[in-house]
Amino acid sequence: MSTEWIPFVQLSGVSYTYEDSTSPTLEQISLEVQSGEWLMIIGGSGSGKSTLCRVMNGQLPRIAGGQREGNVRIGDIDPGFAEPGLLASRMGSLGQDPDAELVVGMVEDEIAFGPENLRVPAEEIGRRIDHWTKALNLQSIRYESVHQLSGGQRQRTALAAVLSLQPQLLILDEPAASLDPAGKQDLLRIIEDWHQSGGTLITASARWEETVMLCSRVVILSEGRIVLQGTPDELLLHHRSLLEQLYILPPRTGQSVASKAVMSAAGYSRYSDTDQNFHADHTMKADKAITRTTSKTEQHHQHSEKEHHNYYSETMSMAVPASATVVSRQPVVEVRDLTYSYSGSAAYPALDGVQFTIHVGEIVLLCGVNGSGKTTLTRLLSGLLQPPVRSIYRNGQDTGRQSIYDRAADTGYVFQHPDHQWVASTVWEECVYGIRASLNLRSRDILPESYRKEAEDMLRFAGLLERREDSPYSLGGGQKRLLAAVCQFLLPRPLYILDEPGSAADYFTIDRLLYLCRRAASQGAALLIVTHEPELFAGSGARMLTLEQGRLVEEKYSI
Ligand SMILES: Nc1ncnc2c1ncn2[C@@H]1O[C@H](COP(=O)(O)OP(=O)(O)OP(=O)(O)O)[C@@H](O)[C@H]1O
Ligand SMILES: Nc1ncnc2c1ncn2[C@@H]1O[C@H](COP(=O)(O)OP(=O)(O)OP(=O)(O)O)[C@@H](O)[C@H]1O
Repeated sequence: MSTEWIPFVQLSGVSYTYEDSTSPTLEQISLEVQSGEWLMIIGGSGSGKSTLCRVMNGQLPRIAGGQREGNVRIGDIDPGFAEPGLLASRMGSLGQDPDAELVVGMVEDEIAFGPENLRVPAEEIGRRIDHWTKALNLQSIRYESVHQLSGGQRQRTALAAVLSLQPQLLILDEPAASLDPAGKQDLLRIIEDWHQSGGTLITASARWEETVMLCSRVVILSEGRIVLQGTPDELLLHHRSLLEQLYILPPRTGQSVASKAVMSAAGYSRYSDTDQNFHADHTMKADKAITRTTSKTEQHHQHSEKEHHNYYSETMSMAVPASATVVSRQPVVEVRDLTYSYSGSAAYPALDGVQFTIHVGEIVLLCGVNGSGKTTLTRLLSGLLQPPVRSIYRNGQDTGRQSIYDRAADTGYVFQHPDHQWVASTVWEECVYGIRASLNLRSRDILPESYRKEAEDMLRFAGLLERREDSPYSLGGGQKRLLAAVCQFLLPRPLYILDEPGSAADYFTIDRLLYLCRRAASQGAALLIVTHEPELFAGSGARMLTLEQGRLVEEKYSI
């Protein structure tokens, strides 16, 4: 007896082109997801994961316009054109930036918002609020305004709001991006339970993480096309090298891509030749094994590998010593008994008696669970928040007594969500904005040649030179993180602060971020990097500090 296989999600020959683009971001995507399946979409930064999620959840073309071709069905509807109420009863979807999902006041209002719009009875809404605040550890902040939450708290609230709709299908784009390790485990358990109870799940991720082994099937995306699909075991066993080549898995050599660049730039051509042979050899093998790919995609891979290789050989100026940084005992920033409370909120202060020093050439990783005070500390250090007097000293000056202009003047700050930091309309203008400001140039003044070349080198290094005329908002998440970092590192500063720079990024992005950080440290800068994944910075010689409920716990070892 044969059972007919009826997919719940069905895409056939789907291509999508953004309104301002000349070429498609997604090309000929054909995909089926059965009811109760868990499909994971994995692809490097900018490969099109978010775009695919947004085509499936109907935001594209409904909200952002653009041109979609091919057929998309979720059950019996086309999400791109269905009535919103009908869509909400079928699926819930969460993007990478929780701020874009949150609409109302308190946490519990946020959870009630969707069901209220679907006219769910009040008693049932109350039950769902109780259930999801408990499941997602939101009870203590249930009555707080969503605008006063930390990044991870906002992400959990956004997820609770989606789950309270009791959707049949859940589409989650990097759902754990801002969560601390315990929060990640909790989230994993929740979505696994939800899936086990019959829900259809689609998740997207830039890296091959532990969650992958839990899903039923994986689709690998590269340059807007599906290049591989299979079970997690099959892909790991037969296609490991391709996954490395696409920056989804870390390179097995133990040597970072950027340090290969350094060796290549320093004349160790054998290294990059080996690397190229490896890729060429690999591409040949992968060609035979790939279940679905196209010659066009293959050419893209070979082409971009070659571009990277050429860049390494050309840009000597990017070279830094391959070994760690030289740390001096000269302090760049001193924090003395810093206590800080947001006005009118919280039972305990966001920061409580924090004390530490960062020295010249030092990289410090700042870790801690969601809501422990990391972002608050970075805002105070960067001058965005007014520090209390006698708590933060730069060059012996009490920054609590300085104007915002003076205290923020010589810090490079990379925001947790780069979209909050853009000031220009193109990638190029964003990149040179700080240089122009430091030279007192207006936007129509010509940039001196040396500065122009350095900015171009940096954009090329980040793989963004071809995007110079595009809006920063139109970049993929990892590309945005790199641009935000590049903009800051172009200006020599004594102190750089990066808030979760590697979250939801592929190994290409992480590698370049790491390289830029180490280069800055080797030139004498001090760096503070907020992260939930200190392991990504292994080998950087960084010191680790951990915050617990606003109190600092110093780890004595370096990684
Ligand atoms: N609004 C837009 N207009 C034009 N191009 C866009 C827009 N949004 C995204 N793109 C481009 O589409 C490509 C795919 O982006 P997308 O955000 O889907 O990638 P991604 O795989 O989710 O990346 P990441 O994991 O880094 O977020 C990128 O090159 C990006 O620059
Ligand atoms: N604007 C604000 N107004 C009031 N309280 C705030 C505000 N921003 C943050 N808080 C509170 O301060 C505490 C520390 O938040 P912070 O954002 O510094 O944490 P975090 O360690 O960066 O968290 P995450 O890892 O989730 O980003 C949290 O309890 C949070 O609710």
